[in-house]
Amino acid sequence: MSSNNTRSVATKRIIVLISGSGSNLQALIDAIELGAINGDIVAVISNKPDVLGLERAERANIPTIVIDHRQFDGRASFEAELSKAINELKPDLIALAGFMRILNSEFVQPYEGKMLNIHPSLLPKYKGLHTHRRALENGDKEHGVSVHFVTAELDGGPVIAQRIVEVEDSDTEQSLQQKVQRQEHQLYPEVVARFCNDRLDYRDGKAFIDGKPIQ
Ligand SMILES: Nc1nc2c(c(=O)[nH]1)N[C@@H](CN(C=O)c1ccc(C(=O)N[C@@H](CCC(=O)O)C(=O)O)cc1)CN2
Ligand SMILES: NCC(=O)N[C@@H]1O[C@H](COP(=O)([O-])[O-])[C@@H](O)[C@H]1O
Repeated sequence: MSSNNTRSVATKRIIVLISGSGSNLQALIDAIELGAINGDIVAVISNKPDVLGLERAERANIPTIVIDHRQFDGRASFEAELSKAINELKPDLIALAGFMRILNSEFVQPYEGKMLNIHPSLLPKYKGLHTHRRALENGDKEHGVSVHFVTAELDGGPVIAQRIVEVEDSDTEQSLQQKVQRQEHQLYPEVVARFCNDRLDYRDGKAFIDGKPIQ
């Protein structure tokens, strides 16, 4: 215990999984650079080659790994390779950031409580894909983003935090995505920072902040 009784928390090892642009990865890189997250991104893993997210990682001198799901004869063999790469790196946290593959329960189970996802909707609304289009088609006046623990149920894990954006009549899928992503780039670093300071817990399928259940 240090002299002033403040508990020092070891720097967390973070792996970020991506599939594309990596703007949420960039937000995490920037937050770490600013000292806002007690963590190091030890690797970025992409299931697609030649995506901008890999360039972002290389620019930040973060090791990159491509495990192309199209090179495997099924989800299970892809995930076996993915878990081998993850386990060799011994992460404290696995952050899905625009990672676009549905993961089997056998893959997810060992990582429950240390795997987060950012999803572009106000869960439990609009699990899955094309969330902005669905919100517009339904005439929603509010939309937003959720960060949740990952479980076997697609986008069904306990929600940790959300941000709301107002939907305007003039909004298109693109303008709505831009509004939501502006919130994503603030919210994900905030949640990852809480995880890395041991403020976030996951017990019996529920999420806790500072020991209190997140409703
Ligand atoms: N078991 C879980 N796997 C994943 C979760 C989760 O919560 N539990 N979150 C998703 C992320 N996600 C939305 O936030 C998401 C990603 C991908 C898909 C999807 O339908 N993927 C298709 C392929 C789509 C494509 O390649 O463009 C598929 O895997 O067949 C839905 C939701 C990550 N995984
Ligand atoms: N269902 C998963 C999903 O749709 N995730 C969304 O993909 C985008 C990835 O952007 P990025 O690669 O620039 O971070 C983000 O908006 C994220 O919420």
